[in-house]
Amino acid sequence: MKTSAWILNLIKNMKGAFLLSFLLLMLEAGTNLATTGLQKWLIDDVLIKGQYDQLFKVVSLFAAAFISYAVLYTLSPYVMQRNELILIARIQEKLLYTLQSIPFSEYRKKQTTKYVHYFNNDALLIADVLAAQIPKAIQSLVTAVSLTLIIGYISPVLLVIVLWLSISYYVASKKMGLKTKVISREVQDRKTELLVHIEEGIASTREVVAYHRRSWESAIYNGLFEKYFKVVMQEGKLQNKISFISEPLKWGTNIAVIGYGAYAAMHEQISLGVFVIMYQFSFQLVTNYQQLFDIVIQLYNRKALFERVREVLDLEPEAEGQEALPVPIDEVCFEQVTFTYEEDTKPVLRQVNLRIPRGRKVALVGSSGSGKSTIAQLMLRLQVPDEGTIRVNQVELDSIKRSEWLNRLSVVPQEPYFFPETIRTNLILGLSEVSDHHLQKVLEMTRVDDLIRDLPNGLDTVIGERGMTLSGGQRQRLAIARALLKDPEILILDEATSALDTETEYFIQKMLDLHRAGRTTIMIAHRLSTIVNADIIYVMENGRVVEQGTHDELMKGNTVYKRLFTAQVMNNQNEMVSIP
Ligand SMILES: Nc1ncnc2c1ncn2[C@@H]1O[C@H](COP(=O)(O)OP(=O)(O)OP(=O)(O)O)[C@@H](O)[C@H]1O
Repeated sequence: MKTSAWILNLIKNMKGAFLLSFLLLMLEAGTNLATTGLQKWLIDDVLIKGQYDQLFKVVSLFAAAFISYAVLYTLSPYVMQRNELILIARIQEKLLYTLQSIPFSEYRKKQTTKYVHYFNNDALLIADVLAAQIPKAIQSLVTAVSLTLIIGYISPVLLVIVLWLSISYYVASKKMGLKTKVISREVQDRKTELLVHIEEGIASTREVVAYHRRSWESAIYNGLFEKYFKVVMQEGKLQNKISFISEPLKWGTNIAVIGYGAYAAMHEQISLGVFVIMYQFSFQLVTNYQQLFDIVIQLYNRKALFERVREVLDLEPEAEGQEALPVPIDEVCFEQVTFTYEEDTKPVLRQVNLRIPRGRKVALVGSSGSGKSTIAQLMLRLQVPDEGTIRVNQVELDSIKRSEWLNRLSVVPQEPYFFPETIRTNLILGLSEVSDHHLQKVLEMTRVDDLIRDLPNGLDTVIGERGMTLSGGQRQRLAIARALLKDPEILILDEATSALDTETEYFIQKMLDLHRAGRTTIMIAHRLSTIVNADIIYVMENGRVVEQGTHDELMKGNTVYKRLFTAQVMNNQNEMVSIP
């Protein structure tokens, strides 16, 4: 989509509000010109020709023009600001929507802070261009054209001076604008880089202090600041150059107008009143050109921001799928699924076949990095297979309506995210209907009831950013409770109980087993004691499923599973022995 079409789409339903702001600006400019024009009448007719009876009329018109100007001068910024705020909301909403619908792999290409900067910097500046700068540029342009015509009517010589000025400004703004655009993008990119580093520096404070890496961190910061400093200074130099061109143009024109006007007045070619308004009109014209020039340079500057934001907004959203999800989900199958995170790297999953029947407990086990969590990501549709298919009741997962699928699935990830809100908000997470009975049952199953009993405000206790005021085990209990509240048909637990003490883990596992009738449970686990009762255990190595079966079946013969299980049992026994 072209930028102009994109802008028109953005200001959809706002054309009336935009027209109103243009109209107010035009009227504002008109009343301003009128206050100058009236001076000729006052000087030539009332003062010089002595038509004193007209004084009251002139003064009344002056008053009307000044009052109108004052009203319009306060009204137009109000309308423009309103438009600007609506546009900010629209751009930010579009950004948020796009970021939440593009493939996860795209999202991961940039750090989160970069996107945050697009929200609180770029969106604001783009809205300012559209709602304020462009209307003001049009106001300046229309005023400049009107003044050129008035001045041309007063004196052809002045018209030549004025045209010379317009052409010079046009050439200068085009030449300088292109240079500004390049350097401005560089400044914005370096600024974002610096902000990203600052945010990450703050987030990593614990590691930086613990590993005594403050000077290392400072060196990186200084390096980035130096780069930013250099481009800002280059931008400053360019701005000086621009002023070096535009200022002499402005004052040169003023001097030419005064010189010529005074000469013409002295030789009675023009009246005193005409000389006074001619000088003021010329001054206003130069000021308007200057404003227009500044805005054009500014627009070139901000063009870089449009490009940056549109690079995100133009990203292809992930296919949503249209097919309704059958009830109930009888089976999920992975058929020859191969998946690679990044191009030109080796596959993380290779020709994986899985069968996950309804109501069964299915376990994925294997060494670290063998691809277990990636399977959860594919189930969540955060990633799509490069080859092979995932089918739900024989229907391709991709063609199923995403919202329907995600409503029937819950995942407890290894590192669950918590909002800095109350425990209740974090548990319910926007679910529309959660009965007190269901909530209470889930709290008991996950032992969150024990946790909130000790908190001063119970469920309404606010937890810190990312749940930092809770222990790892407490966070895991909350995450399991959150997943169960949705009452999903498929529950995926990715190392979801790894931080719990043995007794709590045993209790929660027992509860999950007791209440899993009709629910498919997929468990990714290192602690094999938690999955011995699984209906199917898939053993993974290097992205492949190398074994499958029940615990008893897999314990027969020389299997990878048996090796893993025996090693864990031995390890546990050694630990028990070494405890005095
Ligand atoms: N976002 C990502 N981008 C690139 N590579 C990734 C990404 N996430 C995981 N990987 C790689 O994919 C491989 C499989 O990772 P995955 O998290 O699926 O393993 P896992 O079996 O769940 O490991 P663990 O038991 O340690 O959690 C690893 O080699 C990992 O480095």
